[in-house]
Amino acid sequence: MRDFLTRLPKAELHLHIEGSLEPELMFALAERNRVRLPFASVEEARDAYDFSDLQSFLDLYYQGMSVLHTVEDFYDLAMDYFRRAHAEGVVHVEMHFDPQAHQVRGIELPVVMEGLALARRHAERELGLSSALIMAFLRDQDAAAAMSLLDEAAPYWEMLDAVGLDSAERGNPPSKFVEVFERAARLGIPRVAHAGEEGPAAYIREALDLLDVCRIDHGVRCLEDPDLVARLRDEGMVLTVCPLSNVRLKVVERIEEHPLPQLLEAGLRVTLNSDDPAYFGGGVLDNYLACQRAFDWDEATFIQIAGTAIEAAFVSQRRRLALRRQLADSV
Ligand SMILES: Nc1ncnc2[nH]cnc12
Ligand SMILES: [Zn+2]
Repeated sequence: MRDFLTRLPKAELHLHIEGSLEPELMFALAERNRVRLPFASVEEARDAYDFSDLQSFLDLYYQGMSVLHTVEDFYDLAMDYFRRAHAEGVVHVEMHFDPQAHQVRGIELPVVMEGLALARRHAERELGLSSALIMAFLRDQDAAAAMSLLDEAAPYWEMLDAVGLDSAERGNPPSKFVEVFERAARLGIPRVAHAGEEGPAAYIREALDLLDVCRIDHGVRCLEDPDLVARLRDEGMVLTVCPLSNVRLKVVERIEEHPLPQLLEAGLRVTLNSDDPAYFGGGVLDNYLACQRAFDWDEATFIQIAGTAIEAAFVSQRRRLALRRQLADSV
C-alpha cells in the first residue's frame, strides 16, 4: 500500500508554505540572517512542537518564520518543500502564504512574491511540479488591514490563484471579512477560507453565504449541522482536510477518531493535505498513510480522494487533463 500511495499522483490543496519550514532550514537561515532562535538545537525545536490548540501552534509558527528575510530565503523555503513533496509523489501544490506576518517584521510583499515565484518556476522546470498561490488574510487582524493588503497586492493580482483566510479562528468569523472578499470577487480572484477547524459549523455557513468561497479549508466541524452537511454535498463543495494537523492541534484526540470516514460516508468531496508539515509530523504522503492505517481504506477510496483534489485544483484545463491521465496511468 505504501508503494501504491507513493505512486499515486497527489495534488495538495492546503499547505501553508511558512509551515513547511523544517528546523534544519530554520537554523541555517537564522545563521545566515543573524536571527536568535529560542532553541539550542534542531532537536530542541522539534521537542517544542507539542501543541494544546491552534493558538499554541500559531505562536511558534509566527516565531519560526522570523528567520525569513530575503528573496533567497523565500526561494529556499519553497524549493525545499517542493523537492520533498516531489519525492513523495506530490504533483501539484497550492500554497497559502501570510504576507501580513512578514510585513509586521519589515519584510515587504515584493520580497515574498519574488522568492516564491522563482521557486515555482524552478519546480515546474526541474521537477515537473505545478503550483498555485493563495494569499491569505490573517483573520485575527482587522478587516482594514486585509483590505490594505489586497490593494498593495495589485501588481500581483494576476499571479494569485485565490485569496484565503487563516490564523486564529475562534472569535474571528468570516463575516468580519465580507468587504475584502467582495472586492476580491469583483477582481475575479477565487476565494477559499479556513472554517470549521476550531470554529463552529456556523462559520462554514458564513464562509459559503458571505464570502462565496469555492472550497472550505478543514471544515471538519460541519458534521455538527446535518443541514449544512446536506448543503455541502448538494453543492459539491470540496473540503481540504488535514488529518495529522487535526490530531496535533487537538481538534480530535486520535486519528482513529477523525471524522473523515463520516465525511466520506455523507458523500462529501474530501481531499487530504498536510497544512503545516514541518510542525505536524509529516507531509501529504504521511497523511495518506495515516488514514490507511487508521481506517483501512482500499485503493479505490484513495483514487477517489486523489481524483477529487485534481478536479478541485486551480490549474489550467490542459494541466488538469495531464493530471487526470497521470492518475489513470498510476493505478
Ligand atoms: N492550521 C491552521 N489554521 C489556521 N491558520 C493557520 N496558519 C497556518 N496553519 C494554520
Ligand atoms: Zn491551514
